Amino acid sequence: MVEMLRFRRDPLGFVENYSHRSPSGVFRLPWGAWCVGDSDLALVVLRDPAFNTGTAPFFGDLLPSRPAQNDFGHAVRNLVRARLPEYRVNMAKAAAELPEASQWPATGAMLVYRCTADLLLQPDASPTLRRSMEQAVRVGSLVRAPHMWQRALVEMRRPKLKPMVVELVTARRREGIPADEPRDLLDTLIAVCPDEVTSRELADLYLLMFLSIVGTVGHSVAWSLLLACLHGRPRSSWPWPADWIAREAARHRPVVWMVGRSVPRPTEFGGVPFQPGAVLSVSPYLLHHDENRWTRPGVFRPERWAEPGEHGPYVPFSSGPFICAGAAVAQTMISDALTALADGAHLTVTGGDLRPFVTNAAICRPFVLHRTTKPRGGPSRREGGEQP
Ligand code: HEM
Repeated sequence: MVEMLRFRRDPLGFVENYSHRSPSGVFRLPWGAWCVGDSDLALVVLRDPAFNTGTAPFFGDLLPSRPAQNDFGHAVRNLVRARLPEYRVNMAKAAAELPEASQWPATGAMLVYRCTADLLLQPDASPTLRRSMEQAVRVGSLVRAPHMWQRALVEMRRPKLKPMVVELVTARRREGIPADEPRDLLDTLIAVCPDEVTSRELADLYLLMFLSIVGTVGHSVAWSLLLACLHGRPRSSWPWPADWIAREAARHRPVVWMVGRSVPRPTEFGGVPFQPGAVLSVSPYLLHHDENRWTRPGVFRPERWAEPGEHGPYVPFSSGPFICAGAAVAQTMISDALTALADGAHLTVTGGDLRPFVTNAAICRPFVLHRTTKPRGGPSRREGGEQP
């Protein structure tokens, strides 16, 4: 109980502290799960076939086989990649329309949603479902809220998306989908999922992707923005390319903070005996802050991405056979959002705090982004001009 309270107060400091105190590199978390703190052992868990046979835990039992999971991942990745130019145009417009002060991280998910809404569901497919998806983003239902009262509030206001998606899947499966080009993510999933996947399972898969594309990318944009604004030179443009900022933010504050693998057979790992079914968790945060593998890992330093030999274990998208299928497109989406937000504008934040809220994801605490547009070639509206 006391340990849980300590964990809640400072989750990342807590696991770091436990990891430092554990001589074997494997330690127990307050809720009973095991965490692999040692970087080499953690990479074995993610990459070794012994822990990565069968199907990927990401999908639960929604898809029947590993080949079906692979096909699914590639199809979603290809669709999102093909529509990146449209995302980029939408993002430039959405960033330009932001009010001078916007609330984050909520705005991050909403921006990404607005820029991918047509990709997720073509405009005239189901206005009700589209409105409900937007509402789901607005009430913050894509990531579990940190406090019980917030979760209760979200639960009350959250639209029930699944029955609407099931209905649409059933209708599209009955009517057939265009053979040549998918209209949206739903067509892509219907085309790639084997017939044995039920409409309810397909709806769950669709919502899983909705969460990855909008929630995880949106919260990663929020961290990148906060970190860059807090560490950039005051009253000046960011001194780093957007791509370095996105990479360094995902290192410093990875949104997916734990990834788990089941132990397949009785085994000893890091000197600790495990029974089949026990879960070994790997924390990208711990690997990204390993002082033996990174120079000053506690410092947000985007320039490290241009320095040779400055790359320790980097796993914001996991690693090994079950690595995120959308890693490269997600990285591009985050960088593009940062580029659009910084274009022709002066950005500052107030209320920023680097301690995350940790639930099923590690998200940043609320902050306000002040975005002041700079007249091209002239001083900014609010600050009287950018400093070199
Ligand atoms: C910043 C955004 C994202 C992060 C941090 C992220 C992270 C992850 C992680 C950590 C896993 C693997 C979990 C494991 O090893 O068990 C995963 C799996 C996956 N992600 Fe992402 N993801 C992101 C965005 C996306 C996007 C945009 C897509 C789709 C275009 C996507 C598609 C997938 C798929 C299909 C898998 C399952 C891979 C497989 O097992 O075959 N993700 N993601």
